[in-house]
Amino acid sequence: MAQTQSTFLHALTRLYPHLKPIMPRLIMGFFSALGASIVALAVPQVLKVLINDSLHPGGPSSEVWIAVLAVLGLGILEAGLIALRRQFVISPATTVENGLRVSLYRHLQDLAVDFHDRWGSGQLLSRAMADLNFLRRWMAFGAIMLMVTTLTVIIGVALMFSMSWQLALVFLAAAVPIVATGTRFRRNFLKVARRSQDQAGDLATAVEESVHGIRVLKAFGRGREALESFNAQAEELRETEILKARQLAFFSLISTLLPELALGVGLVLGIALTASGQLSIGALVAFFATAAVVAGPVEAIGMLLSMALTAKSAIDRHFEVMDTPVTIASPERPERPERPAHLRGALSFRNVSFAFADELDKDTPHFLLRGLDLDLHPGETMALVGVTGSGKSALLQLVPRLYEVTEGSITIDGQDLRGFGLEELRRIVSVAFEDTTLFSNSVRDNVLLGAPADVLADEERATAALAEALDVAQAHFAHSLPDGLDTRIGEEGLSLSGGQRQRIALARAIAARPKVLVLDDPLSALDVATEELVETRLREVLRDTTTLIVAHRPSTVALADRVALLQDGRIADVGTHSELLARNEHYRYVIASLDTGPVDLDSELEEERELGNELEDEVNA
Ligand SMILES: Nc1ncnc2c1ncn2[C@@H]1O[C@H](COP(=O)(O)OP(=O)(O)OP(=O)(O)O)[C@@H](O)[C@H]1O
Repeated sequence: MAQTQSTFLHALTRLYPHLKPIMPRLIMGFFSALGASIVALAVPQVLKVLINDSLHPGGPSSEVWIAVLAVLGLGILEAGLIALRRQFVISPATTVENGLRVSLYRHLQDLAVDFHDRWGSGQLLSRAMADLNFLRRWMAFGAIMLMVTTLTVIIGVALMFSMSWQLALVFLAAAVPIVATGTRFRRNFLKVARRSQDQAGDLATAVEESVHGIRVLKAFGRGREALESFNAQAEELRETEILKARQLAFFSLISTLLPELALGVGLVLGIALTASGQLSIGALVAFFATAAVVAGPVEAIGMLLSMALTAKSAIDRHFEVMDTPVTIASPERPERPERPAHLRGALSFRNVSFAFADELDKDTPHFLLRGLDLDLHPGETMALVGVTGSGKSALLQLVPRLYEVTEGSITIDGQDLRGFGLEELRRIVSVAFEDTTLFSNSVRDNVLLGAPADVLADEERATAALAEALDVAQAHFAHSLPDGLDTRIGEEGLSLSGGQRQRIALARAIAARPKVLVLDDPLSALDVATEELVETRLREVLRDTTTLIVAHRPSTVALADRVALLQDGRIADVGTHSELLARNEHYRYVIASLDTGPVDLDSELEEERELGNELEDEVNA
């Protein structure tokens, strides 16, 4: 995961396009907050006039009442301005938060699968939720208050100088160590804030993984170990949070203590100045009342600075994802097939090589596929077999461009996949994986997820397509679910069995009415008889669909028109099941292994070869 280091200004510049539409309201919010602070600073000035001009024996009592009313009026005005600030900024801040969240989600959808292979889901979750939530609070409160606070301090200090430069110098002297500590605090806190956000992301990933894998953890009795590892991670985060709190506490101590000390020293000096007649009592009272108003913002500056630094780190984390380039995208001018409905579905792989992105970063990358050639005729069903880890799933995912070929090309009816618009391509090619993902939605919505827009627009056609897809996938059970096809399934819904989930996922692929169907062993949880039923119905309904299916069972292989054998990154042989059985030794071993479950094929192959040699020797002898 790349870490972005930027200056605060740079981070704000990145955020600016999102802030631009709400800038007028933010500015109004800023002026409301500034107005409230100025009003607070005006109260001591009223007190000064009151004490100097009216509060003496025989002084005019009417002026006292005017001053009291003025202080009351200023108090009400301050409260009103504070409420106005909230009114101005809360709604636009939530608009920005929402906009950032939606753009992040959109970008995550566009990013290639290899990005998601590398990033923990918790990291993305914490960026989308906690970071943006914090940013909203910072925009609505922290950012404005930091500016207002700074201005209040500047105006307050200027007023203090106008009243007594000697006393003001005492306060200015106290500011020097505050600024020095603040600079160090800024540097250190930024690092710890970033660490804490990253650790929170890792912790979210750990929660997500253990929730998903709860059955495995329970079944293997690894709950305690999982808890210990989680505890260690949580403890790390706790320690970082404590470090953050300590750094903030130290800076807050300095920024609270020094103004108080300055107040003490200033009081002694002020009394001396008043006694010597260099300062009026009214000015002395007004000076300290102003100092008290200024002390508030100075004390809050630690908290506001820590908010700003955390927000900067959140902006960096947001743009780390947003700056990740979309490597698999539609071409600028997609070559639309003249009549997409009339595509024949001839799928060809030409000299295809493929290595995963992390391999390509290495000096000597390992290529999973190396110069692979394969041709599927329109409407044909081809099974793909090969030993575990030979790259069958990777090969399949190249067809809808979930991964991109490193070299060579894949074509449909002679047209390179990269020439199609991505949406168009994924309408033409439909997929179903062994490891099914269902969304927290009704059966209907899950199945019709990829259905063509014209079908979805017509209620009757959509219902017919849904019924047909469920029928082909032998998913009739869906009709008897508690709410029929409206039953919510997926993570938050009704739990389905592995075979039921697979059939819904297969129905989803069928309802998309693809020209090319790639199936990564999606029938593995089905019994052989049901698998045969599905295959037969698939052939009837998707007569013109070219199907490439990864097979892990001899029964799946037997149902295909032809079989392709993947070996050492190439297609080593193509033919019917019986042809390959008859002529290809490696194929026989792969098929044997499919029957008996996972075995060490290489050593078996070697043993078989030795056995063959021995037999041959015996015959020759
Ligand atoms: N995202 C990834 N990054 C790097 N390597 C990967 C990634 N995904 C898979 N691999 C590796 O690529 C190899 C091929 O994986 P693939 O899933 O394509 O094999 P397969 O032939 O489908 O295996 P199986 O029959 O067990 O499903 C494996 O060694 C796997 O560890």
